Amino acid sequence: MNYIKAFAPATVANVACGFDIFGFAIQEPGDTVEIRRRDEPGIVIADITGDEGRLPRSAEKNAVTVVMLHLLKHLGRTDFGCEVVLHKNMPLGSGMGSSAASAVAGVVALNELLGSPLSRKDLLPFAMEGERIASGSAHADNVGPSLLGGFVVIRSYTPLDIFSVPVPEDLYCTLVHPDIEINTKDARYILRNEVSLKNTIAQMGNVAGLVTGLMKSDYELISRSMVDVIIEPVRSILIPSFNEVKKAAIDNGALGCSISGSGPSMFALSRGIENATKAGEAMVRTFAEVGIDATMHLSGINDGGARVLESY
Ligand SMILES: Nc1ncnc2c1ncn2[C@@H]1O[C@H](COP(=O)(O)OP(=O)(O)O)[C@@H](O)[C@H]1O
Ligand SMILES: N[C@@H](CCOP(=O)(O)O)C(=O)O
Repeated sequence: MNYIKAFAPATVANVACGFDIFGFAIQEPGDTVEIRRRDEPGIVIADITGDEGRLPRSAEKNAVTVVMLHLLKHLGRTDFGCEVVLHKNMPLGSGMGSSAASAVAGVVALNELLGSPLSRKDLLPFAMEGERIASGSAHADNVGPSLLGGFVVIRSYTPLDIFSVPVPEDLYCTLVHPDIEINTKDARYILRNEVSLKNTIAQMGNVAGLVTGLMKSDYELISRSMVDVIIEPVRSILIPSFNEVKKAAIDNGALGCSISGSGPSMFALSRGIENATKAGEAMVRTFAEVGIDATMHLSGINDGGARVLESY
């Protein structure tokens, strides 16, 4: 094989109460990567589309290629060379797992080109290296679901222990991206390192409630559990009209609404596509009231994750 084209979806990380431990994949948008074998060793970025020239062109600095360099080193394939074209289909610093989608598409494409020496799950630590470059922290709650699909839990980082939780079929996500930018690195920097016992207890209850609600298709329990008493109160200050947008989603039928990843995108979960649409339209209208354009993405939970689109 000489050529692979792969797609990796956007993701919603944290899912209200699960900072760094919960994430799920949506259907669209996502990043697409094309890689082509070349005779000389080394990885070269030949082109990037959709980034308005903002992303690094150096292979050591871009999440899409950093993960490939780590994988090649692990496999001892310093002889290998390829050319990479990245198609960015989502904004940077969006809270939609933009850097993660590039990293996952990159590592999946390269693994395929090399004849699939590693399983999907074994690619995770390499994809996490893309997040280290992008945000200074190798968190797995975007790359995990983008790679594996579905709703993912990271039970532990050391050792890495990740698994999927089944979700109700009629669960829909509305992801609304206001036209502003927040860097994950900055949004992590403002968090406190200490959490009170009271908030820890409340958060643990909601984490257990959300997983149980998803597994039992108990929409009421999902709704009651979409509460974040630790991260959201700090980060929501960075999103104009956060409280109003959240209220608009819930008043219009959403089960719950919170920050997607580190923001500025906000997501809502709803039972059924009609509620999800109504909630999303209300969120977009509420951002518009303060002069902010917002884009809505409506999707079921993507249970397949990244996929190879073409190979020859
Ligand atoms: N392929 C890539 N796609 C997106 N961002 C990248 C990529 N490679 C490096 N970065 C860097 O990562 C940062 C954006 O990542 P992050 O803030 O986590 O955004 P998001 O929340 O959308 O994932 C930017 O500084 C950007 O330059
Ligand atoms: N758990 C991370 C998730 C960041 O997601 P992103 O989509 O904003 O990159 C965090 O909350 O910092």
